[in-house]
Amino acid sequence: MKDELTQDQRSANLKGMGSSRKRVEDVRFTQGKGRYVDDIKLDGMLFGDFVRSPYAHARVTSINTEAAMAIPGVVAVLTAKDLEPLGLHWMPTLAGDKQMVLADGKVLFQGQEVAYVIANDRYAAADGVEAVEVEYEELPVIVNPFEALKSNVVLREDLEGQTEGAHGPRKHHNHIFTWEQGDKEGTEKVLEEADVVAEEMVYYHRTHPCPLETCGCVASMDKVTGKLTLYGTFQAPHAIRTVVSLISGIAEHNIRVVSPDIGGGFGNKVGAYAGYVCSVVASIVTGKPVKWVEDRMENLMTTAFARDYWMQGKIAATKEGKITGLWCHTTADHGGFDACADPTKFPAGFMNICTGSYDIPTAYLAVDGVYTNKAPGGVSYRCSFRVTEAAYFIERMIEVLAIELNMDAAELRRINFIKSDQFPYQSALGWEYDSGDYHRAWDQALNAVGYKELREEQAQRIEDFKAGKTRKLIGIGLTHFTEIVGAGPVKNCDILGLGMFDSCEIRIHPTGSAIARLGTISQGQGHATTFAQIIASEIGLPADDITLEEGDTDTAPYGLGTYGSRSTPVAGAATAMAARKIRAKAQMIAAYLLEVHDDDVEWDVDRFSVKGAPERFKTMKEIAFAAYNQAIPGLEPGLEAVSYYDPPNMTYPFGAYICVMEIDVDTGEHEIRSFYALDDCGTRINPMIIDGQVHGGCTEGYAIAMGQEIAYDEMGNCKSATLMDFFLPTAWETPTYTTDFAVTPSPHHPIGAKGVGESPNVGSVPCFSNAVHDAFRPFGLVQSHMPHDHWRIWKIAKDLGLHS
Ligand code: PCD
Ligand SMILES: [Cu+]
Repeated sequence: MKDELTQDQRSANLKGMGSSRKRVEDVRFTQGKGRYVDDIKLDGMLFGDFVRSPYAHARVTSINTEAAMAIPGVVAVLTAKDLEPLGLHWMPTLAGDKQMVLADGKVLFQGQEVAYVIANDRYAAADGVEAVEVEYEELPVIVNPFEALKSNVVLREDLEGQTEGAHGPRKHHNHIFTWEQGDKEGTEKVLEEADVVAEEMVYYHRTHPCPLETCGCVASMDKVTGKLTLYGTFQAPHAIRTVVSLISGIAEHNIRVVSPDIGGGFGNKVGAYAGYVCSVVASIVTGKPVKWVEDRMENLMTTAFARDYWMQGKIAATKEGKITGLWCHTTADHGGFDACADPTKFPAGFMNICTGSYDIPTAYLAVDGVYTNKAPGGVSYRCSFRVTEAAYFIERMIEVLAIELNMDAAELRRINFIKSDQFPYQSALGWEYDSGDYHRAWDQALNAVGYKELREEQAQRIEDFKAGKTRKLIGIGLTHFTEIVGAGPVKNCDILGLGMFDSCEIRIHPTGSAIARLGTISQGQGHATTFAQIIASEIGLPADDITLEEGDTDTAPYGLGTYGSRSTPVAGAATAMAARKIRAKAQMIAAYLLEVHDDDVEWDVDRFSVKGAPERFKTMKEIAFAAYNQAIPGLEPGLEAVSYYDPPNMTYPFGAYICVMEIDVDTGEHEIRSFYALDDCGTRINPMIIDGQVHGGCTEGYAIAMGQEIAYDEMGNCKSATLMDFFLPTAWETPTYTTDFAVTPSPHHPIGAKGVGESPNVGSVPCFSNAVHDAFRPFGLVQSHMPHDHWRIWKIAKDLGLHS
C-alpha cells in the first residue's frame, strides 16, 4: 500500500504535542452551553442558604428558628444541635484540624456558618435566613497573628489544654504548629561571620482568587437505591468522595461525585466546605435533591483565602555578592481553623523552596501557624502550596541584598544562580531540583527587553526628576523564579492519607477513535484539548478522534485532582504511560498482521512498519480494528490500558520575568509599560494554552501586587467582600504581555513536561512589586508592603519626601 502523505504531514494531522490545537471545550463555553453546578436542575429540588455570623468572635447564646419555619416555602432549619447526633457538627479539615460545620457554642470569624435554611426556592431560603433569630455575646477579637500569640484570649476552646497538634507541639493556645527545615545552627553561624547581612520583614498580604463561578453543590440522595450523588465545584472529586464516605458512613461505592464544568478554581475549590456537608444532610433528611450555591460576598468572605504570611528574612553574602546563607522565620495567619490543603508532612506547603533559583549553601526556615479571628483556608490562588510566598520572599530578599551591596540586582542574581551542570541539584532545604538552565534564560530575557538601555533610560529619568523636569519615575522589576509542582511522590506526599498519584484510562474503539478518562479535573485549563494531544503523539490517532472525560467518580479512575499544577506532571505522565501500554500491545498485533516477529516492526508516527520495508505497515486505525475482529494467538481481544502514576520527583519549572513600570510620584498612579515573561515548563504540549495560562496568571499577579486584598478592620469585619472593594482587573487595567519560552525537559517525566499553570502567578507578583520598589530605590526605599495601590505608592513618595 502506498501513502500519499509525508511523515510531517501525517504528524501534523494528529494535532499532537507541540501543536497549538484550538481548545475543544470552547465550542461549548463560547456559546453559553457549558454545564455548571447552577445549571443542574433536578425534580423536586430544594435550596439551602446560610445564616452567617456578623461577628468575628462571639458566643452564640441562642438560636430561634420558629419565625423562619413559619415562612411559606421554608422546609427545615438545621443548626449544630441537629447535626450533633450524626457526628457532623464538626468536620475534619485537610490539614488535620477540625472545623465547625455549623456554629457550636461560638463563632470564630465573620461570615461563619451558623444555621442552614432549606426551602422550596432560593428566595424563600433567603427570607428564612433573615428570619432566624440568633443571639450573640461578643468576645474580644484578634486579627493580628503576633498579638494572637501573646493574648490570653483562647480562640479555640475545643483545643484548650492540648499541647500537641496535628503537626507537633503547640507553644500557646492560639498556636497551631511550628515547622522547621534546614540547618538552624549552621545558618546562624554563617550570618554571624558574613561580610554582609541584609534583614527585612516581607509581608505577603491576604488575598482571594475570586473565581467567576462561586462554590456550590447539588446533593441528591436516592432513598430507594441508597445512592448519594453529589454534583459540585470540586477540584478533587475522588478525594471528596472518600471524605464524604468517611464522615457520613455511606459506603464509598454508594457515593457518586461529579464535577461538571467549573468556572475557574484557582485552589478555591480544593477544600471541603460546610455547604457540602449541610446539603448532603439536608438531602438525606428530606429525601430530595438540595442545591447550595454561594453568592459573591460569601465566596470572598468565607472560602479559601490565600497567603497572609509574615516572613522575617536574613540573607548573608560575601562582599562580592556570593550568597552564603538564608534564614527565614514565618508567622502564618491561618484564621479560625487550619484548613490548608497541604500534603500531611508539609504544614507550610512547599515554603522550603524559598532558596529559589540560587545556589545557597546553608539555609534555615521556621514557620509558625497561628489562629486568628479570620476566615480559614489558606490553600488557594495559583499555588496552593505556598510557593508564591516563597518566591516573593526570596525575590524581595535578593533586591534588599542588592541595595545593601550597592549592586545591580540582575548581576547579583546571575552570580548566584544554580548552574546548569549542577542539576539534579540538592537544595539546602531538602529538594532535588530536576533540571534547569537559569543563566541561559536570564540572558535571553535581559537581551529581549534591552536591559542595559533600560537602565540608562532610568538613570536619565532620575536626573530629569531631580532637575524638576518630570514627576514620573521608571521602575524595572526583575524576577527569576523556580516553581515546584507535581505533588507528588506517594512516599512523602499525601492528603489525608491518600497518596498523591494520578491516573489515566484509555479505551480504543474498533474504528480507531478513543476515550480517555483521568483522575484530574479541568476548571478552565483545557485538559480535554491537551491530554488528547499527548495520546495523539504517543499512539498516532488524531487528537480530534479522542474524547476526554474527567470528574465523574463512577467512571474515572481514582486520582487526587487538579491543583498545585499537578495535572501535567502527574496525570499527564499517567496518560503517556497508559498510551505506551496500548502501543506495546499494538506492536504485537501489527507484527502478527504483517507476519513478522514483534522486534521486526518499528513505530512511525501513526503506524508500525516492517524494519527496512516501510511500504509494509499497519496503521493504528487498522490495528485498532484488528484488536476487535481477529483472534490473535496469545493476545486478549480489545485495546485499552490504565496507568496509575506515582512520580519519582516533583518537576521544577522556572522563568525570567521583567516589568517596566512608570510611576507618577504625585498621584501614586502607575502604568505598566511592558511585561516580559519567559517560561520554561519543559516539553510544551500546547503553546497557545501555555500562553493563555501565562496571560491569566500574570493578570492575577498584577491584581495581587497592585491592589487586591482581603482586608479586615480591628473588629474582624471583612472590608473587601464585594467587587466594589476587591480589585478584580478588567480588560481596561490588564497590561499587555510579551511571552517567551525556553525548553529544559524534566528528565524523570515520560514526555519531559513540567507544570505551568501556577508559574505566572508565582513569578509575576514579585516582578510587579520589585518594579515599584526599584523606582524608589535611588531615593532610599528598601521595603514596603503590597498591595501597591495608588494610595500606598503615593504614601511611599510622601514618606521619602518626594512631595514638595
Ligand atoms: N508543559 C506543559 C504544561 C502544561 N500545559 C497545559 O497547561 C495547562 C495547565 O497545566 P498544569 O500546569 O499541569 O496545571 P493543572 O494541574 O492542569 O491546573 C492547575 C493550575 O491551573 C491554573 N490555571 C487555571 N486556568 C484556568 N482557566 N482556570 C483555573 O481555575 C486555573 N487554575 C490555576 C491553578 S490555581 Mo491551584 O488550584 O491554587 O493549586 S493550580 C492551578 C493544562 O491544560 C496543560 O495541559 C502544556 O500544554 N504544556
Ligand atoms: Cu504550587
